[in-house]
Amino acid sequence: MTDWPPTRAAALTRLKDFAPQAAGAYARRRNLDLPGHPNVSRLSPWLRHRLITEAEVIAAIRDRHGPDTAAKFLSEVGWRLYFKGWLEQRPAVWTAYRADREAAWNEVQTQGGLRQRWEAACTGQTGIACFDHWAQELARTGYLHNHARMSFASIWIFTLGLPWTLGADFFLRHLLDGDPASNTLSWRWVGGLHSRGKTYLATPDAIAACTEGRFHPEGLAQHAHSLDGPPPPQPRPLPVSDRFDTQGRVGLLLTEDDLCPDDLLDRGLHPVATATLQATAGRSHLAVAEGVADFTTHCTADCTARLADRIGPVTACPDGAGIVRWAADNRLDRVMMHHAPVGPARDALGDLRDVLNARGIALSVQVRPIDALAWPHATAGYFRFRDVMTEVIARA
Ligand SMILES: Cc1cc2nc3c(=O)[nH]c(=O)nc-3n(C[C@H](O)[C@H](O)[C@H](O)COP(=O)(O)OP(=O)(O)OC[C@H]3O[C@@H](n4cnc5c(N)ncnc54)[C@H](O)[C@@H]3O)c2cc1C
Repeated sequence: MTDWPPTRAAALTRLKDFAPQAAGAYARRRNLDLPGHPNVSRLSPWLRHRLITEAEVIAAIRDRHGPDTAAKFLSEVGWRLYFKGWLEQRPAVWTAYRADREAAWNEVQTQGGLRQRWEAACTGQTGIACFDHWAQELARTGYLHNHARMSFASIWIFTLGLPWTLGADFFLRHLLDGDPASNTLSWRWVGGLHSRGKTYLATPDAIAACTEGRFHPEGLAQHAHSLDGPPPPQPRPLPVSDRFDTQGRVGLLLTEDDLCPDDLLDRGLHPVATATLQATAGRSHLAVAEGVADFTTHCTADCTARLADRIGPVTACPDGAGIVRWAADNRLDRVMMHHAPVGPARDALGDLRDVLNARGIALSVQVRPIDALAWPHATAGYFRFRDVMTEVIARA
């Protein structure tokens, strides 16, 4: 997985190298899924962990090309913010995904035929050449081009007739950028559960066009009937930042969702100690690919090494209970952290605020300005969200 060195320096270099093509070339060629993926940024593994932030990427591309010339690329980064904000307001969709995945997994274990089809899909032995290629590419590299992801999900659901939650799980276990929001909601989108009734049907011609003729599969489903599911729950209120208080003994908590605490340090946070929380194992009920877990571990280590002289001694904590022990051991008055969005890290934290408060320790959660601005607009489809992107781009 050498294409993604797990460092912020590597992410910044990729951004710099990609920047010249982020305007016209990206708009024209971004849908081409070619070996080495030269037409897209491949920034997502680092963005996933905020080793580099959306605001930094948006600002760099806006400043180089202007917001209109690079509109297509900037709107793709907007999709990430949109999905995050949408799920943040509907955590029940993540909870339901996990429950449905559990139920589907039970069926795989008890139905021999289903198990065989699931195994063939995960190992790339279905006989559908493009699909098998993508399954193997994903396992080998930890990355797939967006169009390959769309086609793969469509074939998984509509041609192979496999449960969508197990496909989403396969991605989450293998993608270096495996993200609870972008992944779950994209799979739901392909299956017709996100934009209700609108599915994505992968066609042989579209696959041939995007792979420049490398693949032209036969025998794909010709209809994509929307999957059944309850309507999404009503949005719930979004988190807001706690008071930024650096009085007393303050500890910094880093989760794998945000490994750029520089803004907190620059605002005057001088932590006496730092805790890290890696929740990769919580992405699935099955083992997450070694390369994925390693990538997250090394991204976290890169952050703490880079900021070693500013963040005090570092302790790796396995879960919320470990963080409470760490806070008590360090006699902290307060723990400060960036908001952990819906997903495994948040799941692992549990009711951290209440447990800390019961011990007289405050929790100060900071929501990034870009999230505070963008997320409230992720109420319906991306179409409505687009309006706020002008402001997001201007302010990044
Ligand atoms: C079924 C399916 C599952 C997906 N799972 C994930 C996932 O787990 N994690 C993830 O980050 N993305 C996911 N995506 C979205 C998208 O495929 C990837 O973000 C993109 O391919 C990453 O490659 P890149 O960095 O070269 O993208 P670029 O085209 O260079 O785009 C730049 C950045 O914009 C964001 N972005 C681009 N397209 C999308 C999109 N459609 N949705 C959300 N954000 C986008 C990403 O952060 C990306 O790094 C999924 C898409 C599908 C169809």
